[in-house]
Amino acid sequence: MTNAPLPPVQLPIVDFGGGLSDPGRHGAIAKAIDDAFRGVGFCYFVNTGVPQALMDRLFAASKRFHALPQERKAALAINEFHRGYMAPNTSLIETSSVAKVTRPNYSESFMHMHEVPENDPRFGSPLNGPNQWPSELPDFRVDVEAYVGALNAFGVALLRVIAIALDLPPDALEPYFKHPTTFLRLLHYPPQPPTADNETFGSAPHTDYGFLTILMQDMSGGLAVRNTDGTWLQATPIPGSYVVNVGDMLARWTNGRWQSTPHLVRNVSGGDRYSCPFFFDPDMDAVIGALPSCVGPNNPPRFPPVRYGDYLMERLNRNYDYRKKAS
Ligand SMILES: O=C(O)CCC(=O)C(=O)O
Ligand SMILES: [Fe+2]
Repeated sequence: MTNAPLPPVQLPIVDFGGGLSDPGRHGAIAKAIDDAFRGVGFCYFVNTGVPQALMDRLFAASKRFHALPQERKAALAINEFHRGYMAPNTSLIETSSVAKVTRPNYSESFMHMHEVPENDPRFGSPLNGPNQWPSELPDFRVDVEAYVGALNAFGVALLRVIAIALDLPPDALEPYFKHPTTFLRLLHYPPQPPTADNETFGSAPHTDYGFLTILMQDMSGGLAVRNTDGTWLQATPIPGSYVVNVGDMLARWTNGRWQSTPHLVRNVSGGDRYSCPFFFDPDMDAVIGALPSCVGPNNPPRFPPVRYGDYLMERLNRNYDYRKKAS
């Protein structure tokens, strides 16, 4: 007989009670996060303090963007800096350790990354450049940048709680996030046609690359997460919430204490689905080796240290058509 905990019947909910301004509550939030990430690797964040108005404005901006004529979106085609528009049928997840993926994803998206202005010493190095903007939607940039500003601040504040959850000094992770690598992806999933083999996905089974994914989804449903017993658990939408998960880099950093869990999307709602994942990752130059609190005499480091930027480029070069042509 084993005493493995039963698989959860829904993703755990971590309640921030309005935000992270009171350090007296960080310990309890950290404990809830540690429990979730040791288990299924996913949870909801509720009452984060991120203003609902910014979340609503971002969804509206995404809908305005995706409603543009196809040629206007194509004019902003994703560039070498990984910023811009990705048309349907352009990302096949070849590095998926989860499934043999046979068809491109049934989705289109706009990618925003941390802005690197021309006078910044990082400008021009891999993934460090300007964003692309649709000139006919002036407020789009305003709404995206307001949202990214709020999520960056939330991500940085969260670092203290994540450090506490991992039994580290609260400021242990901040040095790795002096210039966080961030991706905001505005995804549109058209209603997908039924297929006989069930092998069409809005997003095929995969794990995320980085540190944390903080995802806002609409009410369509369709995101499913691999549960601890191997079945697929629906991440049923909760209004105003985030779905948050551990990426491969964080799983590796914790030496496997936390799980980078496979997940997928099938938009079978009959209508359009919109989601906005924000990927909050370390500096490109950060060297990620097993955290001291996650190794011990009976638990040696399982992975050699890696520079985050090198690791990321390898993943991107393999998974995106436009980079395969370039590289
Ligand atoms: O759209 C979603 O709900 C999930 C998207 C996702 O998993 C990703 O972009 O990595
Ligand atoms: Fe994902």
